[in-house]
Amino acid sequence: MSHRILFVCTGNTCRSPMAAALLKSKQLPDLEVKSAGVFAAEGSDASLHVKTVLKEKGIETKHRSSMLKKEDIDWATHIFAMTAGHKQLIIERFPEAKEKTFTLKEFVFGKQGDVSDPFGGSVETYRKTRDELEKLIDHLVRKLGGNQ
Ligand SMILES: N[C@@H](Cc1ccc(OP(=O)(O)O)cc1)C(=O)O
Repeated sequence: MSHRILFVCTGNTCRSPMAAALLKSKQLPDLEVKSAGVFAAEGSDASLHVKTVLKEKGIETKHRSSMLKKEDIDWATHIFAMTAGHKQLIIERFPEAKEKTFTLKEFVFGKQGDVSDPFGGSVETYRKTRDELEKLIDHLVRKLGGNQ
């Protein structure tokens, strides 16, 4: 079964692009990945520190931010929000997304928790977010694989 994964954060320049790049880098068959933000500008690049910490892992990022749209919701088989606040907003705006929207942590670990915002932090802050997301994505891949 193929999966279309949508990661959602606030500005779509830090957490969700990083999660999407980490998952894409696995180059899994039958898996498409996108990201969007609940309060995002259109067309911004990923933050400089995101590019730096992904490059440290050999991942080049080409990114243009975008606001979460109805077409993204319809496209996705799974929507992974970075925080419970994002999840709530998504479901408020798009009630039809309820059954397929989770926080990334609740889907992966079965318990609530947020991936906090590195926005404005040092490169070390971004590295911590990358490492946190990398673990989550590794578990996610295992979990989705089991569901295929
Ligand atoms: N969009 C907000 C800032 C913002 C940007 C990125 C951000 O991080 P993330 O992309 O991880 O949600 C959070 C907030 C602004 O223009 O000030």
